Amino acid sequence: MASTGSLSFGSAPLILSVQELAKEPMAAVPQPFLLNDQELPVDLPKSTSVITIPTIDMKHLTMSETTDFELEKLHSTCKEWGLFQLVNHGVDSSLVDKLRSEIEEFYKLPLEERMKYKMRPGDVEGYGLSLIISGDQKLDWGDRFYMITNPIHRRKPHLLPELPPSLRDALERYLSELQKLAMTLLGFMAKALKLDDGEMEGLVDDGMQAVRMTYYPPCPQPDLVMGLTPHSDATVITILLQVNGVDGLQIKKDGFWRPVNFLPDALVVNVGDILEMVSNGVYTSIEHRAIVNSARERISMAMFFNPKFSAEIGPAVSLINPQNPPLYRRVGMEKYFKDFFSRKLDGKSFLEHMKIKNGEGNNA
Ligand SMILES: O=C(O)CCC(=O)C(=O)O
Ligand SMILES: [Fe+2]
Repeated sequence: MASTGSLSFGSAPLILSVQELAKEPMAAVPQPFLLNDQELPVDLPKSTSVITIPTIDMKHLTMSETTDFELEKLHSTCKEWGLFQLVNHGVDSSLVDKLRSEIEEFYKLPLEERMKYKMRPGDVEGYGLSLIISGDQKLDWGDRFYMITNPIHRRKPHLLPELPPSLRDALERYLSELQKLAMTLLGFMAKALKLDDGEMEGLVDDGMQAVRMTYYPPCPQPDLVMGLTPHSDATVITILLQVNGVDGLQIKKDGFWRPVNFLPDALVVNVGDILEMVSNGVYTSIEHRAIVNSARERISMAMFFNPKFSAEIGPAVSLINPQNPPLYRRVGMEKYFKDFFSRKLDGKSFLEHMKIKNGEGNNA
């Protein structure tokens, strides 16, 4: 195993890890990462104006005196933004600190150690840089580590169970805390959307849960690359932890890319495509991307909450009536998930593909 991030493979270098690549002296970013002009992460003048991302306070949601006000705020935020900073979320701060340092330690392990978890051919889970699905897709400037964590029987034996024990323990505890938090939040969203009792729970209870850690090394030419290609998440909700306090997440709001400056102890929650579909378009999934910088590495950890693999996803039955016909097709979760991963990340194009077109039957 080479100690650097690249191995020669015929005449083309096979890049194993951007983290390792970025350690090598480099005057210019290698070609596979260089974006075309129209994809460059340049900020249009208007996009640099600071905007305040809405904050939702979990304490206010749960206290009887403030619950109505905060629920209305949650509802309007999910409609207009599809993303918010969640404060007073109740996740034990010593656990979060422990997890942060365990993740940072993971990225200090030698490449050989990290490569034990490498993405295997044909698999979307595991560690490595972004897969090229189509020839024209550029490589993102970051290493990802994606794995399904629930249901337990879908866990790959060489991934979570084989993590360094202290990281695995912290992650397991965090996963179960976040599962509870996500279910509570989704309960409030279901109430705000006026879904029938139990409808949301039936969809997401013991659902598919997955995690993606991403390591974005510093980049000598950050304006020529993308850390993570623009996309919306194929989830019900995603809860994002910014592991080492370095910003880089941006959202597309009203047509412009805007930075998300994380509040120190907040978790960022975003509405995913499945929730947009379940809410029949009342809530919007937010298009987002990650940019990189030349000074510091950035680490993030996204947790994805989804329906069970056996569920059928589509607009909530209790929302649909002749005045409010379904806007999205229904599809089995397993198929939806497979189809999502067989396409390249491309903004909200996958959700577009799920929309019922004019003249199409509801069950098309
Ligand atoms: O790194 C980030 O801030 C964003 C991560 C993300 O969007 C994802 O993993 O889906
Ligand atoms: Fe995302």
